[in-house]
This record gives sequence, C-alpha cells and structure tokens, in this order.
Amino acid sequence: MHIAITGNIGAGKTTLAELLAAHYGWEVLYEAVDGNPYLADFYADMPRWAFNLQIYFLNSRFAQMKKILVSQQANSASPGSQAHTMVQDRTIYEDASIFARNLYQDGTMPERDYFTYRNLFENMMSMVRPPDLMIYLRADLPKLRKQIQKRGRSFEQAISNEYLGNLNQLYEEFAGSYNLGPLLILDVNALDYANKPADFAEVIRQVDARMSDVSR
Ligand SMILES: Nc1ncnc2c1ncn2[C@@H]1O[C@H](COP(=O)(O)OP(=O)(O)OP(=O)(O)O)[C@@H](O)[C@H]1O
Repeated sequence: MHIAITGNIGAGKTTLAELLAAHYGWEVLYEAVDGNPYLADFYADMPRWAFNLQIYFLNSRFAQMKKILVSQQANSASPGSQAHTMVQDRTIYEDASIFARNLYQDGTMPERDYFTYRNLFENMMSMVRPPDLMIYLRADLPKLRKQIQKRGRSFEQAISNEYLGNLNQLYEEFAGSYNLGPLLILDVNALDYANKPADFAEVIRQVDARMSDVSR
C-alpha cells in the first residue's frame, strides 16, 4: 500500500511518517532536504532558483513514485506474501498544485517556465497512481512558525508569513477538491502526537478506521 502525508512547511509530516512507520512496520520515503543542491539558494533568491528547485523536487518525487509502483507490482505478483507499505513524506501533487503554482501566481516564476514545468508534470502523471490513503495535516500559521523555529534550519527562518499563508490557502483548496482517493484530515493545531501518547493513539484510531475502509 501507499500512504502519503501532505501538509505545509513545518506541519509535522516527517515526524508523523516516522511514528506511523514504527507503529505499523512501514517504510518511510523521505523528502530530499539534506543534499538538496537548490533549497538554501532558493530561499535566498527565489526568482533565480524557483524553476531549478521545482524540477529537482519533481524528479525526486517521480523517482519515489516509480519505487512505489515497482513495490506494488511485486506485491501483486506474489499475493500470499506480506504486503509492503510505504509512507511518503509529501507528494508530487503538492509540488505542482501548491508550490509551483504559488510561485507562478505570485510572479516569482515566469509563465514560460511554469508552462514547461506543467507540461512535464502532466506527462509524468500518466505514469503515476494516487496513494491508497492521503493524510492532510492542517495547521495554522502560528503552529507552522513555531515548528519551523524549533527545527532551526537557518535558511527557513526568513520564510515570510505571506509565503506561508499563500501556501496554506492553496493547501486548503487542494484538500477541499482532492478526489483521487480517500483523504484523512488531521487538525494538528490541537494535536501533539510527537509528545503525547494519547494524541498519537487518537491518530492511530483515525488511521485504522480509514485503512479498514481502504482495504475493504
Ligand atoms: N516543491 C517545492 N517547492 C519549494 N519548496 C519545497 C518544495 N517541496 C519542499 N519544499 C521545501 O523543502 C523543505 C522540506 O523540508 P521537510 O522535508 O523538513 O518538510 P517540511 O515541509 O518542513 O515538513 P514537516 O515539518 O511537515 O516534516 C521545506 O523548506 C519545504 O518548503
């Protein structure tokens, strides 16, 4: 199975992916931050590096989708064996519908670059299957800010409220119109699953409920 976690910068996707993986015995597919050759430059000069960064993320996310597809094919080739589940920390859909779109809409990415990007994305989409379950972590700006600060990556500290707020708006639109499969929305403003076992138990309860729908 393929489980995906979606949500804004600092929403807590990586932490949740790791907790779920430990609980269910899943494999985590991480977002490439360490070793990302563009991310720090992008935050320092967005117009210069927007297209480069989007192509980098699109390619790395597509590579993950290929890995998931190969695993799903192996699972269906040996139906008796234990199914391998992967949990993905952010999806290819967010790159296009949220990050790249935002950069185009706010004038950071020129139209021709955005159109080239979209054409590449649409081509890739013909090879991509949506996740069996999408988990959206909804968080308001103060919560995101707090977590970005706590994580302390120097290049993320200058992210503006406007950038974060625009992304949040697009995330809400994305979640509101998502129709590619089951979607579980977790309001993480009120949840501290990293530190409170009762909150994590509540997340598990909700994931279990959705997973039983999915596997039915
Ligand atoms: N398509 C994209 N365009 C621009 N920036 C991106 C894109 N995808 C990811 N990023 C940035 O890369 C970094 C990813 O960091 P990380 O994997 O820790 O995720 P995060 O979004 O901060 O998640 P979380 O705190 O929820 O785990 C963030 O600064 C994020 O905004």
